[in-house]
Amino acid sequence: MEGESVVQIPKNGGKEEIKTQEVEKEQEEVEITISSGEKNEKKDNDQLSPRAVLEIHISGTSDSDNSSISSGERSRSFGSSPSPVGEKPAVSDGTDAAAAGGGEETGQGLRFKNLFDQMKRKSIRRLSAIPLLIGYENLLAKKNIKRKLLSRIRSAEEETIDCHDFVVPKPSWRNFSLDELAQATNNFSPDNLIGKGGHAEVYKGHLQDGQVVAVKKITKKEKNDEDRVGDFLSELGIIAHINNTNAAKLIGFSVDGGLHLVLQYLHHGSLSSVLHGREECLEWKIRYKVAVGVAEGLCYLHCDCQRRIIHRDITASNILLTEDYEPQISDFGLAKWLPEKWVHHIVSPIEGTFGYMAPEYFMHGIVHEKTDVFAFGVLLLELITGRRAVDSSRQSLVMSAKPMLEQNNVKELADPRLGDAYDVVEMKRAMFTASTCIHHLPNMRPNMIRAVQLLKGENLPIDMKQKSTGGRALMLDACDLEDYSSTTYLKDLNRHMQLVME
Ligand SMILES: Nc1ncnc2c1ncn2[C@@H]1O[C@H](COP(=O)(O)OP(=O)(O)OP(=O)(O)O)[C@@H](O)[C@H]1O
Repeated sequence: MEGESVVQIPKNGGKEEIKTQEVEKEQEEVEITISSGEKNEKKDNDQLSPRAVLEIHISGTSDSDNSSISSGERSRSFGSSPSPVGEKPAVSDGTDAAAAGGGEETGQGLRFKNLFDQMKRKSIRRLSAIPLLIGYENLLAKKNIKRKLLSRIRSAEEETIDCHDFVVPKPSWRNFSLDELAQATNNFSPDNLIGKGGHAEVYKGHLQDGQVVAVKKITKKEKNDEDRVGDFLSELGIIAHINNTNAAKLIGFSVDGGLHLVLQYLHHGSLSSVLHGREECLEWKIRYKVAVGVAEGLCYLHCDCQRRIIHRDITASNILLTEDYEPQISDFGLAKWLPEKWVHHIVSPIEGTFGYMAPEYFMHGIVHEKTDVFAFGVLLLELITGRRAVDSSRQSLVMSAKPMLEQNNVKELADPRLGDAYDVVEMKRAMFTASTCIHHLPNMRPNMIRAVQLLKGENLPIDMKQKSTGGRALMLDACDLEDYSSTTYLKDLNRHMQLVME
């Protein structure tokens, strides 16, 4: 992680209730996954682990599949105010639309459901051919699933899923041997090391077929084997599940002599290194493209993905850039499924990157899609100002940018290295979007669908239109009346900062 402090703040000295429940459910989830070839999978899949979803995703769909959130359903959600934390989300969060989509069983929906039902049997069998856990037999034995899993691995040999005249190709990702990865990375040579995070080393590699890849070798030492495998499977499950231009692309994995993810290599590396680590100034056109791409990627994760995902660690280091500066959201090590029926998780320990964490998260461990929205707001501020989320004097960008956002002071806020070389309208839109995303109250933040609109200047609210003609302050005044005032928030932020920096 470049220039950022990753914190892990244990709360109440250990794991909290929901986390504990998840751990207790693990055995049950694995059992459900393995046995689902014979019977329909668990009805309420809201609590499925990423491991289980990795499998079911490949099987096509599920009873409460929400992949049918269409743009039509989306448009219903615009403009309505999001619900407070802890309540069932309003339509604006896309959740109701998801539920509605999942419930429809007419016409084409029913045809696809039948088709997928047929596919499930074969694909789940095929899926269990993934020898993901072979290197971890002892661990599996503990869970009493080894025998079932291995027998499924042996019995599965189909290359494609044949559903009458409809053939689904096997997943594009594959299992690599350690030899293949060692060859590709010149024996994990330091010369091939392209990045190092808190949990992994990333090496550039060339596969035999000429493909250039990034091999992420999990190095996290502080956890026990079981936790490390669990975390690895979670990350693998999520990356295998996603499929979007603006999110990381999985090429394969390896559990041979360590845990490895093989990902598409991204030429420019992280946004952090491009924005903060280079002499030359990143031009505004690219910054704006990155902002829109990340917003669309998050929109996909929160709303359009078969199962909704919260990333939990959106930072400039975790946004990677392709050769033509198309951003990809990467590092799903902390990501969580956002179940349809839950609005938020309460997690412990609180993990994330300081400077990007929303107040309700660092104060109470509350995680929901608006925590990502907050982090996206901070990322926007980084693109606007060219400053880091936390500077060398430990000043948070949110705190330093707020007065300028409130005064709509474009000249003061914009990166001085840009000079006048930016589109004022785009800059103002980015400022407005950032100011709403970093609101201290989660229900005052837009969802990502709305954030994309704000950035692109679609369906702008009246106060934003006033802004672009030099009107009054950007920030929403409504919160002055709220119990949790802006001042309290800044105090909390300060307290949090002291805690972390001590
Ligand atoms: N696909 C890729 N292509 C090019 N560079 C990459 C790729 N994946 C990762 N990197 C580089 O490696 C760095 C670390 O990767 P990553 O963030 O996935 O590791 P991590 O240990 O999980 O990080 P964290 O400390 O956030 O948990 C990135 O910031 C980036 O510079």
